[in-house]
Order: sequence, then C-alpha cells, then structure tokens
Amino acid sequence: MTAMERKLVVAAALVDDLGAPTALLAARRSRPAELAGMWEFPGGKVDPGETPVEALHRELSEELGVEVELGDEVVGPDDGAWVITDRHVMRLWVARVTGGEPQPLVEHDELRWLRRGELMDVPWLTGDVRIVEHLRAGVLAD
Ligand SMILES: Nc1nc2c([nH]c(=O)n2[C@H]2C[C@H](O)[C@@H](COP(=O)(O)OP(=O)(O)OP(=O)(O)O)O2)c(=O)[nH]1
Repeated sequence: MTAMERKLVVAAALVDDLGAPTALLAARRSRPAELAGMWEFPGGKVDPGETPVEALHRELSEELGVEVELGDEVVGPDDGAWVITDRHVMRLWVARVTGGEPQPLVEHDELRWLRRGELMDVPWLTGDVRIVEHLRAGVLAD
C-alpha cells in the first residue's frame, strides 16, 4: 500500500511554546484493547467533507476539550506525511493550546507533558517512535 492509499489521520504535536518548545503533550490510549496503554499524538481520522485542518481542530476539541493555534506542519518522509500503520498515514502539526486545559475526555486515560529528555519515557505506538525521534532532533529544545 502506498502512502496515498492509506487512511489519513491528523494529529498534533502539542507544545508549551511555538517559538521555543520545551515540552510535548503525549496521550495514553484507553481503547481499542490492542492499543490501550500505548502513547500517541492526540488526533484522529479525517471525516468525508472535512479538510485535514478542520478535522484536527474537531478531534482536539472532542478528545482533549481544547482550542489550539497551529504552527508548522511536521513534514514526513512518505509523500510529505508519516506512514504509521499498514492502513494509516498521518499528517502532524505543531500546535499550542489557546483555550481550555487538556483533559483525557475520550480515547485516552492519561496525558503527560514530556520534556526533551523524557520523550522516550513512555511506550509510544510503534509508528510514532520515529516521529518522536524527529521532534527530539529538531523541534524541541533542551
Ligand atoms: N490519533 C493517533 N492515531 C495514531 C497515532 N499513531 C498511530 O499509529 N495511530 C493509529 C491508531 C489508529 O489505528 C489510527 C487512528 O485512529 P483513531 O482511533 O485515533 O481515529 P478516530 O478517533 O477518528 O477513530 P474512529 O472514529 O475510527 O473510532 O492511527 C497517533 O499518534 N495518533
């Protein structure tokens, strides 16, 4: 399957400061059972008729109860995106919370702000590991 044939997932690398980020928000999945306990970037699938950016704002509102300001897209190696599973490709934006306090409302049972040296302290979903490494190398400052 090429990146183009996979289902598009959009997600946010939520950081404390868009200009000089020092911490990243990780979310622990509570479902489905095969993903429960693993950590990910909050987000979800793009619905028909939605743009990716609209879908991202909707997902962050539903999942965390927050409004966000988007920064740059974290461009990936797979036609500009990130293949995360054999059926999904993800586009990811750096983002900052502008309204509300992130809560694990649905799909997640814990949130954690990770500083640069703590990024690998949680078990990320397999497809996310190289994305976190990319952020550690480029986006997050010490
Ligand atoms: N949201 C999100 N999904 C990820 C990440 N990494 C990763 O492999 N995935 C996978 C898990 C799922 O198989 C798929 C996204 O599905 P989802 O369950 O989050 O999407 P959704 O909220 O729209 O779900 P649904 O309406 O179909 O129930 O992508 C990630 O960092 N964030």
